[in-house]
Amino acid sequence: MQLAAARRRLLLPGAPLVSGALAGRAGLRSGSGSGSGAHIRAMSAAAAGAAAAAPPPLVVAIDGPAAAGKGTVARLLAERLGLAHMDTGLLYRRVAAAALAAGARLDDGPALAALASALPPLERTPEAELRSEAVSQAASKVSALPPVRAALLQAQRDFAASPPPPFRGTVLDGRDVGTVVCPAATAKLFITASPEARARRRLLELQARHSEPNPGPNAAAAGPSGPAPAPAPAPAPSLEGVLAAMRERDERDAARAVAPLAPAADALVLDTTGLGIEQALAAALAHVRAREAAAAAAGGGG
Ligand SMILES: Nc1ncnc2c1ncn2[C@@H]1O[C@H](COP(=O)(O)OP(=O)(O)OP(=O)(O)O)[C@@H](O)[C@H]1O
Ligand SMILES: Nc1ccn([C@H]2C[C@H](O)[C@@H](COP(=O)(O)O)O2)c(=O)n1
Repeated sequence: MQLAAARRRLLLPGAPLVSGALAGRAGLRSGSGSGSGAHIRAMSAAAAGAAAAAPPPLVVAIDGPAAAGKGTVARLLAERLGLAHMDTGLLYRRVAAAALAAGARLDDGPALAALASALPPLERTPEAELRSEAVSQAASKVSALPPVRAALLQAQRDFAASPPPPFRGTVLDGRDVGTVVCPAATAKLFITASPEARARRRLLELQARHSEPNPGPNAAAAGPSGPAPAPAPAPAPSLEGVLAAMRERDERDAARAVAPLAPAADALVLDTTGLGIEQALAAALAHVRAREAAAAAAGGGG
């Protein structure tokens, strides 16, 4: 898919990781100014008039448990519909990675909220590191702390309310997008699948990563007696291990007191256990298009 190849990631204020099919072409990159305000303040009166007449941005909220396919469907929806995408889980993963790197306690809400408000530039943490099992579990723990959630909330809402140009709307995926972050989203989906199906999908992903060729000794790490030895390979993941880790995370995410994992009352629950990616995407697209049409008919635009 051409747009898939054109996928770009960009950093916006508040350091959310977002991507959009058109981001590269639009030259969108890194947060100058305040994403929620800078470009609006700079508008001419004519542009402000046009903006006032423009329909509100389309917002698609996708929630669900780990490895259900939220990110996959969110990215494809964004490409098909010309929307910007934010993977809100990466926000919590970045806080967790920073906490682990700093040796911080994972239950110290105020200290972790301070970390969340001052995340280092995204480029400094490779995405593979953010997706490690240690970071996944730590993200689930830090995300249960109300101060951490509060520190990350506004950036997500700003992104949904003011999609970066030229996007007409946004797709956000996570655990509480439809219930807390964007309760008035145009379309909501709760994407799920059986724990076994999700574990099998995650295992395939991990096995593919595991079998990637080792980059080999890093020249930069070479000492006087030659290159540093390659690190010992990580143990191969097992289905039982993946399933157990995933259940642990899902249970913690669903049991927490603040913004727990749960479908919004008005979300379409899409069980993808027996669906391939294209089938899941087709069902999601049909729902979003129907909700968008209903919103337009009701005079609410997006
Ligand atoms: N319907 C599907 N059928 C088969 N594989 C799928 C399907 N949807 C997603 N996958 C695969 O499952 C894996 C997990 O998908 P994805 O990363 O989109 O899940 P997620 O819900 O965003 O997970 P997390 O919350 O842990 O980030 C990926 O390797 C993806 O390619
Ligand atoms: N909106 C969100 C998104 C994510 N989290 C937490 C809970 C998850 O276990 C963790 C990692 O998310 P993932 O990358 O797997 O989507 O982050 C949350 O609480 N709220």
